[in-house]
Amino acid sequence: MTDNKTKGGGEQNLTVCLRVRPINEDEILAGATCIAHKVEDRVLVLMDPMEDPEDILRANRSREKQFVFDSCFDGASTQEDVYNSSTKFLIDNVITGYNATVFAYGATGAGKTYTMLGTDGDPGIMARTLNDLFISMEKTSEDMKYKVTMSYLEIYNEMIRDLLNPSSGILDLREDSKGGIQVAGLTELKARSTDEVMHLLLQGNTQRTQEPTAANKTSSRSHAVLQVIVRQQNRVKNTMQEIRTGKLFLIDLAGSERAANTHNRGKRMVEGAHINRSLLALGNCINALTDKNGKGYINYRDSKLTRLLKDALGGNCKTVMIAHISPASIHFEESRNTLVYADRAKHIKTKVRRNVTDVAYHIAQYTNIIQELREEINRLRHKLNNPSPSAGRRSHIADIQSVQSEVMEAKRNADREELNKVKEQLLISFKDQMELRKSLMELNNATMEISLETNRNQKIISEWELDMARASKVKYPDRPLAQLLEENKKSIDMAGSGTDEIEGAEDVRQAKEELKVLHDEKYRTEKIRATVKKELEMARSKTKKLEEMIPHRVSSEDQKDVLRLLCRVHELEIRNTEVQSSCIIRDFQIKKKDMVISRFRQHQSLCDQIIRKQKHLIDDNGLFVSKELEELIEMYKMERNLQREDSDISIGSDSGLKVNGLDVDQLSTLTEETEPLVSRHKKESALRRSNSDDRIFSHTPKARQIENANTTYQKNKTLSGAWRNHSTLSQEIDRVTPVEAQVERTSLGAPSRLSNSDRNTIVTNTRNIAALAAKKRNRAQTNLNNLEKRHEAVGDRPLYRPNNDRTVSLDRDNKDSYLTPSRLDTHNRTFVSEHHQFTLSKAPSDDSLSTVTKHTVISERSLPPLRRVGDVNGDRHRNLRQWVPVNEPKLNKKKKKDTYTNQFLKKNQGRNVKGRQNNEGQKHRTSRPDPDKDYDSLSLGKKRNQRGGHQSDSSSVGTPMNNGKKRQPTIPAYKKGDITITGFSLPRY
Ligand SMILES: Nc1ncnc2c1ncn2[C@@H]1O[C@H](COP(=O)(O)OP(=O)(O)OP(=O)(O)O)[C@@H](O)[C@H]1O
Repeated sequence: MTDNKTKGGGEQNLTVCLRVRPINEDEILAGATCIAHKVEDRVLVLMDPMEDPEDILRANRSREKQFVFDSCFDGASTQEDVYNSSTKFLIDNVITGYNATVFAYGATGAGKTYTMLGTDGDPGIMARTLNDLFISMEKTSEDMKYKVTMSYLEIYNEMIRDLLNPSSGILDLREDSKGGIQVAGLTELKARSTDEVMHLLLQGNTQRTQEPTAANKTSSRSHAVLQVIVRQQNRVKNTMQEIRTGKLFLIDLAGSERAANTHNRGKRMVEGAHINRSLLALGNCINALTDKNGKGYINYRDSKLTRLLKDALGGNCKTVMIAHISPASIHFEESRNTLVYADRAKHIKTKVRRNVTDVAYHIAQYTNIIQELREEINRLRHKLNNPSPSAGRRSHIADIQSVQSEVMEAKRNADREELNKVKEQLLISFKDQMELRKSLMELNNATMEISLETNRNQKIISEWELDMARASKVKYPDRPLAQLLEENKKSIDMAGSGTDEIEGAEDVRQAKEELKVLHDEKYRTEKIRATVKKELEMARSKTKKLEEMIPHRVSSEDQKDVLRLLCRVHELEIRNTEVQSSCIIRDFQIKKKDMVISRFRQHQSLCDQIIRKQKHLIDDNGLFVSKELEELIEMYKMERNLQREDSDISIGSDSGLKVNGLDVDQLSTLTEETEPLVSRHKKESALRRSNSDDRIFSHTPKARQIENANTTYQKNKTLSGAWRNHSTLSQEIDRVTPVEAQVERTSLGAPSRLSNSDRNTIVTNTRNIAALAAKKRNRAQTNLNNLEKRHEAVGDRPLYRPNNDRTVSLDRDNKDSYLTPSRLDTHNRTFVSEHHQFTLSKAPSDDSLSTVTKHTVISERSLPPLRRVGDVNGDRHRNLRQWVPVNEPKLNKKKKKDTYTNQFLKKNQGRNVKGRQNNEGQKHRTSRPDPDKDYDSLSLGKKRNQRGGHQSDSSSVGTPMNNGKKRQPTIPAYKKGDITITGFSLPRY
């Protein structure tokens, strides 16, 4: 090294210096650490940031390395330090006729330009060199005459531009007869002073292509070459006068760059490709020059940069390479590459000699030039006379192909980048949309739940009001029911909380409170829903825009296809979600219809009673009945029978939902109060009896006559409007079978929501429900017997009582023999074996709708949706589908009162569908009560927390009171972004 600096000519090694710039703020923010450490003046240690000192396995493969260079500068080194150690020594050499080159090498942002150009306050090598050059010339100006010219060019995208005269366009490189490289047409300006040179330098720099990139805000997009030619001549003239010509090249190379780091696109990316290509050529030259096997061929022609540097690398030139690296760990790979090349470059040898010309040389030069020109003329003449189009075309095509392949490569890279970006954006947008859709679905579901809950509460209120009005009717028989209803309402409103003593008023008050909360909740849900909808719209339009952008931003067809597929997948996902959503809506509609149907049944049961009572009046008093009315009554009876037959057929069909071998419909019948069971072989006779003995009305001779005439009466015979309508409705109801429901779901692509565990739960809960229902039957039976006895004692007419005789003997008359689980099992088994065997008891079947009801209400569709229930079997979040039969017999404590109203209500047990009727079912939703222990509270519906709900399962969580404590109805609770719904969960498809 020292040799290089002092030695004049001869074989010399490349002087290689290293500069490590200080770590910058951006790198620190990116979490980088300092991995390049200057150990001594000439030694640098580069540590591997990925290295784990504990990792023994990698110990031998450590990438930590020491590098030794001619000089090493770190962040603490000044511009002056660098200049003094790397370049200053060249000035005297240049003045005395040696060629010298200083070039800055390294990755983008490593500090090359800083070193070469510097800043206004802290100039770099170029300014300092020129300054010192003039100072040195000044010192010897008495003896020597100097002529300094300078040129400044840049190689941008493999094109040479004159920075001192940009209008000259793109310049060409030429090789002279001695192999020297010349830039044809390059402006060489004379400089007389440092100021003049500095002025020209600044002028040239303003023309240089410099653009910000992600890696460097002032990234040089070209290689800049400042050429200073110093001609020295003795002032003393003689015939063999020597002219020493020293050429100094100061080169600021563009930095190698990784597309991933610079995020370059389009033009910047093409620039980057050219830069990398020329640096690769430089690296290859360095490799070849240092190859110990020495094949001898150095390919400088690969790029303009290497052609320009030909002399500097392998010829007559004193060369200094200043390698630059960043100390940041995030640039480890780039720094390592730079150091490896710089390390190799140390071994490059140049043969340095002084450029001295004398007059004789000049004459010889002229002769050579003339000879060269002649040769050139001859060659051109030959070419003109023997044109070789194919050869020309070949080279042309080769050029085009190389350019095309280059462009294609750059395009491919750009395309890939674009594709990844668009893909990423699309995926984010899809994800957003899906999440919003899910939220919307959940909100829709919540709205439905609220709506059902509202309906349930309204029903509780209206039924209670009706009960009160009926009770008042006993007191004030003269007043119309509507008037009593109004009066009651007013008095209750006025009495306010004082009405709590009135039986059931507490329930109603709770229902009213729930209604208020539900109303607020509905409002809140609607508001959130609107916001989510808006956000979804925005996400949708964003995705659409992205999809529209694909053809503009991505050019390759294959890549477009990938994105199209991505969009398609997303579309399908959306469709899937929509199907799920429509399933939920359908469930909701079914539930709503169930409610309508239950109201209709209630209405019908009232009509049945009115008709029956009127008929009793007619029969008891021997009143005259018109023929027309007789016929109507007969038609009514037949219609009822037909309904019963229809129901029997439905029961016999194989369409029911099977749960552990049991039909859900069968199970539901266990909860029916008045439906008798008979053996199968007795079915027909039972039906026949139902037409004769177990009828609502006893037959008049006229009626019998009509009946006989109509023995072959067909089901589909046209009936009067009202009956027909009802019949149609019943058939409609019958049509809603679980299997159909399943099929419909499956056809929509959504599998059944009942898992095996859910089914098991249903069966278990059903048994419990059945047990309670059986107990209630016992209780009701006992109450009825007591009532009858009391009525008989006061001389009243015996109450109507359903005949509960069954062929399967259940000891229901014994008050204390409540159904135990083991008994229930027996009961169920018997029931299963004989579930088709119904008999219509002698007593009028006031439950005559039940056969229809059973099938519809306990159908799969009317099962409440899966919902999150409390800590069931220790699994808090297990979704259980639990259901409660709708037609649980109504057993209310208030009906124990021995009044006409109570009799009336008792007769209607099992017909009215009231929220309160499902106390037992509610209880069973969250726990399994001990039937014996909980009997009273359950059957009497006393406890508020047992206030049953409609088949809407929301009631299971909406119980407002618990153990006397007031509790808000549980309403789906959610928050934006992370919507969590309590009280229910979405079915999983
Ligand atoms: N030794 C140093 N001390 C202080 N700042 C430095 C030093 N070296 C470089 N910098 C700063 O680092 C940034 C990048 O430096 P510079 O532009 O010289 O890099 P470069 O390698 O020439 O990049 P490229 O040629 O790819 O554009 C600049 O803001 C510069 O001021």
